[in-house]
Amino acid sequence: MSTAPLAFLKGHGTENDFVILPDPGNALELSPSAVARLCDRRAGIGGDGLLHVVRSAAHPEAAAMAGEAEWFMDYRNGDGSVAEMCGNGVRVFARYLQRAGLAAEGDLAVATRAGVRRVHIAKAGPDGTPGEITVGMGRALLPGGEVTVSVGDGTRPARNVNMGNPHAVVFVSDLAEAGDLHTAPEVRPASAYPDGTNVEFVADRGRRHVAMRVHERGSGETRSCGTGACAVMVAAARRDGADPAVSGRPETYAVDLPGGRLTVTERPDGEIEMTGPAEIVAEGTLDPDWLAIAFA
Ligand SMILES: N[C@@H](CCC[C@H](N)C(=O)O)C(=O)O
Repeated sequence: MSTAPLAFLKGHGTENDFVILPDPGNALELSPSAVARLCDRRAGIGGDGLLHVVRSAAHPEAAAMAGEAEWFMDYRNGDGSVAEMCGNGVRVFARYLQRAGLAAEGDLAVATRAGVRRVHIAKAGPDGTPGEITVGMGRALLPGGEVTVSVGDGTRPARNVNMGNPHAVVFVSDLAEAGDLHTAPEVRPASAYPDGTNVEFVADRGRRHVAMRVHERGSGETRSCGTGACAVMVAAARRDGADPAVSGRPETYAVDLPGGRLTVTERPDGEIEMTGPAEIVAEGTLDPDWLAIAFA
């Protein structure tokens, strides 16, 4: 492992924050412990997760998508585990590519472990405010079967929704019912989620308008989760009797999270689009001595 200075950036989407490591040729050996150290908020840079920016052609998990998407988002959770997809992460990833001159406003494709995602970077405002970013998140899978989530002394029914990654969506009358979320809620049966799950708590705010909190697999409670917002939108729509595949009309929900608002639309063909902000806040280099220990 080289100990030459390594460039990093820091970014966030609705306060779901990420360490960004540009590594076009996939030269870094990113062990789970190295990722966890980088994401550590006291001893590292700090982030809910890490976006490893690699050319698809250079990564064995993405080479087959290289013809469609030049760049692969190799996403890792803050504890170093690998996840299939990160909705806020894709927007921040696209913003990084734009800032680095590797993508322009308009359309681009990003390879992820859940497949290729189509991204649209809207034009900046007249004052230079960066345009919001829309991601085609694919279709939700609703595996069915009874699932429950327990927090504190309460157990509630949940909806199993898969957005490329797993989610358990629980409707509550008050988001405080989720408790402190310092530990992962207990989800049953465990067999419904062989690789663990993200858990969302949802409360109504108005017509086609909900608010949520999330406990993310591999990161703990975060201030936003893009795939979670999409899972929540679909669960809320079905609960509300709204199914674009039946009505032939798209449905749009505003989803408020502690870190901001995401807008989620489901189309009659089942495709889901999520729109929100994405910002790069810092860039720098990692200290070579620290790096030698972190990557040892
Ligand atoms: N914050 C992300 C989701 C990141 C992955 C998740 N923790 C998992 O393990 O599935 C998002 O914005 O979607």
